[in-house]
Amino acid sequence: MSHQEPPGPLAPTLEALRRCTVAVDLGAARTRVYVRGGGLVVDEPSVAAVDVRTGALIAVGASAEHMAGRTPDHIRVVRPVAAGVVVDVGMAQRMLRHILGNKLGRRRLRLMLRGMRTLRAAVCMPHGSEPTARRAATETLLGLGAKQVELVDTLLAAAVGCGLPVEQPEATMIVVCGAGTTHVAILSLGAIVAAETVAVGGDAIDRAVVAHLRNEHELILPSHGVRPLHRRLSGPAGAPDTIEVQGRDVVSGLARTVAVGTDGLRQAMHAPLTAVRDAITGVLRHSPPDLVADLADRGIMLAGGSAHMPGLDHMLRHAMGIPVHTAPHPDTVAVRGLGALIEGQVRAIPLDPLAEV
Ligand SMILES: Nc1ncnc2c1ncn2[C@@H]1O[C@H](COP(=O)(O)OP(=O)(O)OP(=O)(O)O)[C@@H](O)[C@H]1O
Repeated sequence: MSHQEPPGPLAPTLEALRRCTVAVDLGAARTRVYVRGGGLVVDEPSVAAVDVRTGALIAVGASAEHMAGRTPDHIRVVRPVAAGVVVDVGMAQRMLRHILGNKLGRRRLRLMLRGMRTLRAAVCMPHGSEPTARRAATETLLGLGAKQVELVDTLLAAAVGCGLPVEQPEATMIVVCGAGTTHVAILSLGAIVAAETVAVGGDAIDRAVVAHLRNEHELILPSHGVRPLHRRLSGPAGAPDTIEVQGRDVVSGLARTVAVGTDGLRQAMHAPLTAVRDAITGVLRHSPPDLVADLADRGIMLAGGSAHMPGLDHMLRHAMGIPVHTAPHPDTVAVRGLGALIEGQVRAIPLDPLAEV
């Protein structure tokens, strides 16, 4: 394996990023890979299915995710990334290698990995991540053959991916709501001025929905049953007051269909989000007044997969009293921002000292 100095702060130079060939976002829910000149080539669930008797990999990505909850005893479905941190380096490498192989074809993957020995990889890291987490991400890519790994703060990458003018001397605020965590930041002049992270994301919201159905309707929802509910709740205004939900009766275990109130469901989904609202308030409180004033007009940019959640933008707008915009394709902004950085599409931040006159 190649060696690299222990990871430093999450702020490599633009020059170092322009030397990277791939940009990787290893999320708890999904793995995304952008290849320079090739765009976003991978957007797959961060999931692997393993035969525990032999250790063999059975499936990765979407097909492994589809097996969750449906496997015999000897197949285990695992997630090597939790809250944006690689918790099983070996498994993350195997998963990534197979997902890339499936997408690019074995020959192109071999050529790319050979190229990586002389080139570099850029990887998103959650804001405030520990050195051990940075090391795990670095080792994952070094183990795949990269010569050098550049770590970039997810918040900065996501802000670039949203097209925010991060290099300007004015505030931009971004909320990245992922699967396990939500990161909130105010940026100005290419740097993070204030930021907070809360351990609440789409998974906590899904758990709140499952708990609501169990407690209020004695219904057990299968794991793949939450997403269709999100979709049905995101219908146009004037949607019905109740929706029919199919699940299993808590007592009898038999299939049952229940009419569930949409207001109750929305309330259950919003309860975990009070932590997100508090994090936004905290970041605003710790930022200079001039920057906070900039945000009154510009508002907040909402990104991350959970930005798709129906009503989230409305709830935040209502709670904060400032505009809230959802980024186009909010789930892929971080990797596309990292892609823009490795493609050299981001201008240098003009902070060089002025010549004396
Ligand atoms: N259409 C949708 N409606 C509601 N929630 C959604 C939708 N699409 C994705 N999500 C939620 O978004 C979350 C995944 O977001 P994202 O892809 O940003 O996560 P990640 O980057 O892998 O996670 P993390 O940042 O926590 O490591 C999941 O919890 C998922 O349920």
